[in-house]
Amino acid sequence: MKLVVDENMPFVRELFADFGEIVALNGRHLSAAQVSDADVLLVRSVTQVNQSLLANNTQLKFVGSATIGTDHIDHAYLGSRGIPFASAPGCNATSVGEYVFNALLELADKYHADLRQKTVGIIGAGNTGSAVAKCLTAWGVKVLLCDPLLAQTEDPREFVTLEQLLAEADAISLHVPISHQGEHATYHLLDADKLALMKPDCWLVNASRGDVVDNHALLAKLRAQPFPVALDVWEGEPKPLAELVPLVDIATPHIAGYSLEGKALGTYMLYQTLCELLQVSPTKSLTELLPVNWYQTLTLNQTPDQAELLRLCRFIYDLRDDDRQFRKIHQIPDGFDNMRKNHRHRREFSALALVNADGSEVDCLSKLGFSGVTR
Ligand SMILES: NC(=O)C1=CN([C@@H]2O[C@H](COP(=O)(O)OP(=O)(O)OC[C@H]3O[C@@H](n4cnc5c(N)ncnc54)[C@H](O)[C@@H]3O)[C@@H](O)[C@H]2O)C=CC1
Ligand SMILES: O=C(O)C(=O)[C@H](O)COP(=O)(O)O
Repeated sequence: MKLVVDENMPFVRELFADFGEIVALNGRHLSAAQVSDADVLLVRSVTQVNQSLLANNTQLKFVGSATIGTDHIDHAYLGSRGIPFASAPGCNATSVGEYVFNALLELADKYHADLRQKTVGIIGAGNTGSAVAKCLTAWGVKVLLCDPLLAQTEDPREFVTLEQLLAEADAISLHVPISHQGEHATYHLLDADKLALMKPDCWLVNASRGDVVDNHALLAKLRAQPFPVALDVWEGEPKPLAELVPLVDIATPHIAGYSLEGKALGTYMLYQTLCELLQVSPTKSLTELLPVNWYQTLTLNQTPDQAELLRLCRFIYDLRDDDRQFRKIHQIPDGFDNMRKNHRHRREFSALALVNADGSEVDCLSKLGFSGVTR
């Protein structure tokens, strides 16, 4: 069997080598010729999987995307060809949740604000939105959720309308898939009119898809009156609107989901699906592949203050490093993709086992997901 895989997929050889020959290629530039004799195609979000990519292939048995979003997949085309498809729902949700929490802590630090005095509005309350809410709630921040689709279900959480969220939130984080049609389409969900409804100085974080926010409208608003913004995703990736970058406080190249755990789980979920499809029992485990946790002895107050929490978060992942690097490379040809490809995989909070020197457990840190170890 021949497996054509995105080269930016950790542990793919360890997990899939037993199935056959693995050919790892640049996913952004994958051509029809390169996949023409593939039996299995494993992609990430940068590969458009559609008729023009697959028309020459008559033997494809499975397409997998090691991502949460599937907007790069032509589902109707795969369906019409009867090619099984799987993605990896939720695989990097914790990573996105922790990225956004870190970003909000950085904004709070920069603007001398207390995050716990803010109301954070989360638009889209699925896996990634819930992961953000989990971190914020653990830290005692008030959260508003807007998700008109979940609001129509048995979901017991309380939901607000988009208009209410825009009117009340001091910070907004976006966690919707990109969609272009229907009552709840998210393309330019925040357009000039919606951006105008935000409270003055409301913070904005986007780690969903770039075109959920009209980037030209955002640029115009920032030029008229700067306000705190963190963007991980951009319209027109891999070429973000160059003028927008200097006006935002935190700028990164679509790496919110790039924890080692999140990326590895994406690959692993596809491994499980292929095993099921081929009716073989999985023989590999993810925990075997991941490196050991870090141990850190700390002396912490029972309730760390914001500065102490930020220090801890920066210890595991210092968002400012990615921000600094991004500003240097975003206008260089292939800079965006090369930074992603060479991204040093960060670990999630759970990889940091905290041994509190006074022997006590710090409740909010356990709730944030840090491994609490007491003596
Ligand atoms: N920056 C990054 O690295 C990453 C970005 N993403 C993006 O984040 C998106 C969301 O991921 P998940 O939370 O895991 O997906 P999910 O499917 O678990 O949740 C999305 C939620 O958005 C809601 N929604 C849809 N339209 C809406 C609207 N108009 N207003 C409010 N809510 C709406 C849905 O009802 C659903 O509950 C993905 O589709 C992907 O595009 C995901 C992972 C990493
Ligand atoms: O999972 C998703 O959805 C994402 O946005 C991915 O984390 C993005 O990473 P790549 O698939 O582009 O490597």
